[in-house]
Amino acid sequence: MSGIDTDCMTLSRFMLEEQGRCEGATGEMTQLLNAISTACKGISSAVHRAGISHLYGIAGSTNTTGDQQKKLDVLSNDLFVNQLKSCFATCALVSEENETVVEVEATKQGKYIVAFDPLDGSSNIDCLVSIGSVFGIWKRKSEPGPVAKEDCLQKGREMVGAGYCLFGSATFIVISTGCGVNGFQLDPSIGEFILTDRIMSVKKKGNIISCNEGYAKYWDKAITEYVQKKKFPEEGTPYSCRYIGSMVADVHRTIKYGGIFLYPGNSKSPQGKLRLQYECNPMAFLIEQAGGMATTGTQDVLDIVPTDIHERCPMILGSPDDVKEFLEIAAKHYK
Ligand SMILES: O=C(COP(=O)(O)O)[C@@H](O)[C@H](O)[C@H](O)COP(=O)(O)O
Ligand SMILES: [Mg+2]
Ligand SMILES: [Mg+2]
Ligand SMILES: [Mg+2]
Repeated sequence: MSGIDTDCMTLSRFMLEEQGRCEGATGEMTQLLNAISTACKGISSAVHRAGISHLYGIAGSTNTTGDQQKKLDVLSNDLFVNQLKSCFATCALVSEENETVVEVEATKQGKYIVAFDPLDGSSNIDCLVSIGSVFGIWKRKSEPGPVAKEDCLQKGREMVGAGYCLFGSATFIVISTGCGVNGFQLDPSIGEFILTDRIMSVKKKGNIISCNEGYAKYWDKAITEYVQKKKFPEEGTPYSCRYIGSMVADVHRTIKYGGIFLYPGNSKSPQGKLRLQYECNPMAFLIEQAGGMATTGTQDVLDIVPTDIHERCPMILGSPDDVKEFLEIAAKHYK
């Protein structure tokens, strides 16, 4: 009657229930996701009052992948790092905004490694278009003590969880710990993420293609042929084109509506632009959990063996039938 759900499934409650179902669970994953949820609430608040709080514009520094850092990139990174370092569940953090691995002090270490892009879609900040945060979670392989380089260079297949938070017309967090994908909308009136999308799944085939056609001049034959086929099909209706330019928002639309998102390599950037450990792997994990596929054109994104924490990789993901159709064309061109 009051419009208030007196028995709502918050993210914390959902995690505690999952923890209860999982034999041998220590609660560390719950602590970790609570820390991320707090960071995302802080970012959401900052994003929504950025103009008033003078948070638009550049911070005056450049990160290790060459991006000029915006004030919100720096603030979001501080929120992620500070929350995750103090949740007693992590031992090492990999961030787009930190050149080297951030090690957690010994007395506060837990077993997880988190790689994250604290703010994705930075170029869209100042014009109020949707942006996001994205993260992947691995378990350390080395014994307690200093974290080994290999701990932070595990394949996507070895992830134990991933998620993203979209700061769009509402704030929405999507999480998987390997048993499906669930979505939670932030209710600003109580400051809690509430389960709204239980077991999200991507359509078998969609009718939307999402890529930056401004790079068409530099595309290879496979991408050129595939995009042409979607725009000028021999039969049926052409696909709609949608490209926000914030990977988190483009992937979220792909999960919700189906279709295909492409950020391929091109002759100017052979590995594309997206970063493997904190952009591609988390999204590949989530899309597979939702019944979709994520490929570089020659292999599953999750099977890449990383050699550098900031390396880039081409990524084509989405509805399984759309990605398979792309792979048929790719097989003709990529030997
Ligand atoms: O890599 C991204 C940006 O990440 P960033 O803001 O640096 O975390 C993506 O969100 C891309 O910006 C986005 O896909 C658009 O890229 P372009 O089409 O402009 O190259
Ligand atoms: Mg950046
Ligand atoms: Mg990004
Ligand atoms: Mg970023």
